[in-house]
Amino acid sequence: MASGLRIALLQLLAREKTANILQKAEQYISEAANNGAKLAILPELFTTECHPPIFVQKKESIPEGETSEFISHLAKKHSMHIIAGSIAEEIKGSEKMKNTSAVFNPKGELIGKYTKMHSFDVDMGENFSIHESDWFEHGNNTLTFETDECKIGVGICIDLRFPEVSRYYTEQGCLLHVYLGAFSQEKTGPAHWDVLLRARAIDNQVYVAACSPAADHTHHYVAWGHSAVVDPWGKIISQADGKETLIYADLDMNYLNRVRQQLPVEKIRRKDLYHLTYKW
Ligand SMILES: O=C(O)CCC(=O)C(=O)O
Repeated sequence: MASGLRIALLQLLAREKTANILQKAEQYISEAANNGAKLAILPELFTTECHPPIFVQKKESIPEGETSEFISHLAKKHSMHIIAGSIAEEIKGSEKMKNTSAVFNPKGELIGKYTKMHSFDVDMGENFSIHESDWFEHGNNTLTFETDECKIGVGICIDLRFPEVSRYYTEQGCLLHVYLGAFSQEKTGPAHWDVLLRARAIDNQVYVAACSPAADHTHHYVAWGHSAVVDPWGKIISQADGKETLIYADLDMNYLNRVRQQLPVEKIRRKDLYHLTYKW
C-alpha cells in the first residue's frame, strides 16, 4: 500500500443554477487533478444551499440525476475518487428526500451511497429552529471504501457529533474519516466545528477531512465554511476561511502509524471492560 495521499476539498458556493455550480466544480476538480490530488471531496448539499424550498425544487435521483452523472464523468476523466458531497435525493412516491452522498471511483463507477444517519432537529432560540427530519428521511447505514492508500469512512454534518460512528470506522480500518458538513456561521460553526474535527482525529488517531459549502450572507442559512483537514495528532494541517476556495492536504500514513506507535491507545483500551454494539 502507498503511504501518501493528496486530497482536495472544494468549498463550493451554492449558486442558483446547478449547471453553474457544476461548472465551478469542474474547474476545481481539473485543477486538483493537475496538482496531483487522488481524492476530491465536495460539500454537504452543495447544489441547493440549506433551505427546504430549494431542496424540493432541486432534488435529484442518484446516480441517474444531473449532478451524479456529471461527477461520475469528472471522476473518470481525471481518474480520481470523488466523494460527491451530498444532494437532496428524491424518494420516488414520497414528499420527503434523503440527504445522500455518492462516491465514484476513478473509472466513474458509483461505489457507494451514504445517507445522513442523524437528523439536525434543534431549537436554539432566537429564530434558530431547524427540524431536518420534516424534510429528510435518515439513513441507517455506514459507508466505507478502499483506495490504494487507505480505507475511508464517510459521514455527514451532525454525524460528526457522534463518536460511535467514527469509532466504528476506525474499527473497520478507516485511516481517513470524511465529513461533508454545513455547520452554521451563526451558532455551532465558530463554537464547535474545529473542536469536533480535532476531537474525532485525536480519539481515533486518524486523518479527518471536513468539507463545507462556502458562506454566503444572502442565503437563508449561512454555512460556516472553514473546511479543514486534521492530522492524527489533532493538528489542523489545512483550512479555508468562509470564501469559495479549493484547499489541499497531503496525508502521510507513515506519520499516522508513528502517532499510533508512540501513543498506543488501541493497546491501552480496556476491551475487556467495554465495547460498542452496532446495529447497522
Ligand atoms: O451539528 C451541528 O452543529 C450542525 C449540524 C448541521 O447543520 C446539520 O447536520 O445539517
